[in-house]
Amino acid sequence: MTEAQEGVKQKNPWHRPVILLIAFLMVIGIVALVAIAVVQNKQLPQKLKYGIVLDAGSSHTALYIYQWPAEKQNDTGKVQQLEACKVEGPGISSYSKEVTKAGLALNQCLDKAKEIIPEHQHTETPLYLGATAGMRLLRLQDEQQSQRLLNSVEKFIRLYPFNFQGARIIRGQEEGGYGWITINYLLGNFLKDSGWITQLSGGKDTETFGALDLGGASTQITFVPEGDVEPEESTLYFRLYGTSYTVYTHSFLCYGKDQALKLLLAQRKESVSGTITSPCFNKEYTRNLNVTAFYNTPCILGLPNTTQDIIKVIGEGNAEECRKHVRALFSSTDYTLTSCPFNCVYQPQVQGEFVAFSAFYFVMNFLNLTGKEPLKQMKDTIDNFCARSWNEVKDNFPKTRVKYLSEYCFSANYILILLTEGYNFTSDNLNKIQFMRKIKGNDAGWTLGYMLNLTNMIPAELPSPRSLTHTSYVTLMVIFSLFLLILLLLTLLNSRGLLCRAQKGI
Ligand SMILES: Nc1nc2c(ncn2[C@@H]2O[C@H](COP(=O)(O)OP(=O)(O)OP(=O)(O)O)[C@@H](O)[C@H]2O)c(=O)[nH]1
Ligand SMILES: [Ca+2]
Repeated sequence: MTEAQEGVKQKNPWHRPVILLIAFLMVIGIVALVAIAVVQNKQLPQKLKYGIVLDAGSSHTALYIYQWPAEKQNDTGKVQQLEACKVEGPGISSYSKEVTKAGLALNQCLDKAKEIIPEHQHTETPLYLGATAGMRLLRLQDEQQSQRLLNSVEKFIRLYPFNFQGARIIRGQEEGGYGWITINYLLGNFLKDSGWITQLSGGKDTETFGALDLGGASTQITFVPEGDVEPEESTLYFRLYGTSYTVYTHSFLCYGKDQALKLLLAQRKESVSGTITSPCFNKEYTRNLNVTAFYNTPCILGLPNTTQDIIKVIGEGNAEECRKHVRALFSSTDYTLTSCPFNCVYQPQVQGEFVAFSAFYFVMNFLNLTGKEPLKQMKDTIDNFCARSWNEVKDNFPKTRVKYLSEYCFSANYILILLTEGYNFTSDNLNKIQFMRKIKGNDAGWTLGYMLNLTNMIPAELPSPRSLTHTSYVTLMVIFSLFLLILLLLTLLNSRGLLCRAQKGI
């Protein structure tokens, strides 16, 4: 040791504790960095869970398989659709005269579920069946028969190893509510930013999107209105992830697009020869309707006044006229189940963004009208489509199912009037509607929300975060790195100071 160094040591008795303190803090800093990295990147054991929902709609049944990591079931957006299987044939309500066939039809999709879900998890996988408007209508017509049908379907599903939770007809309000939950869950609208920094500062609420569902036999509108929601039967209260929501919902039975078409055609008085003309089909289009089968719905009171078994519908292809016929369905009608569907039902002013799915999407997508086109452009496109002759349309879209293709003119006009005169969207806020079939790979519909609710997968309160969000992780890393850098600089400055002093021989 030189004399100078010896002198420094004697003249700066504090230098050792300072260096020790700096070294100690550096060790803490490094331990903290390593600990954060380990916590953040630790591999959780990835056990996957499964759930199955059967959507027994009026026009068809679909089976959905959902999957989620077992440890993260309360986080939002963790449940994902793994598979969608369309059941062959019509909806279960069409089997009212041959109830055993309704269950049998499900076997292909249930077999598929058995293949996809690991065998050792079959018995713990919950399976739900929810039936919607088709079964609501059958129950109105014949309650016992609808129960027999459900029992028969249940009996068939019990042959499978899944944890079957029963088949039931869900209420229109549930259908609307669960659809609203599905889309907002998938869009990530429920969870405030769960980063701990944001949470400490109160978190930020995200607005929810309204949900518009157009099925074959009913249509639902569900959204959070600006003011109060009035009638109790149209109000849903949810507490999800620490936020309370008061939601307006209404389901219009008989105003799904298939039943609405029946109402529309029932307005027309057939000629003696048993033909009716309709501006809602393309010119040259003809369809023979079996009177008993077509009008066998409680939505229409009484059969048309005809002696014919078959009524021939002839298309006229006139969108403007078609909208007049559709409008008539929305005002008071004396031959339908609901005498005053839209004008007498309370609905707060639509508010915020909406997602429109099912037939809203199928129809608007076919007409390339899913890009928030202005009302005028929507009308023009629909007018042009309806004005085309059926033969031309058929030639242009040889791959499209004739049933769908022939009804696009009616369906598009129906959607336009339903949105603007039923739900009261205006040319100013029609562009708030996004027509979507899927959100992040998941079908938009009520089934996901139904399963999330029944499996208690959406907590009322915000779960405490187990690991850091990416933002928090990066923030912590930056803070600790700066901390270490400062310590390093201090050490450098300190040792330079010592050196200077040593050189000066202080
Ligand atoms: N264009 C087109 N129409 C479809 C398609 N799939 C279903 N539809 C029709 O769209 C309408 C609504 O279908 P869904 O949403 O499945 O109706 P649903 O669930 O059976 O009926 P609800 O019980 O009233 O909900 C029905 O008239 C169907 O026939 C499709 O892929 N393309
Ligand atoms: Ca449906």
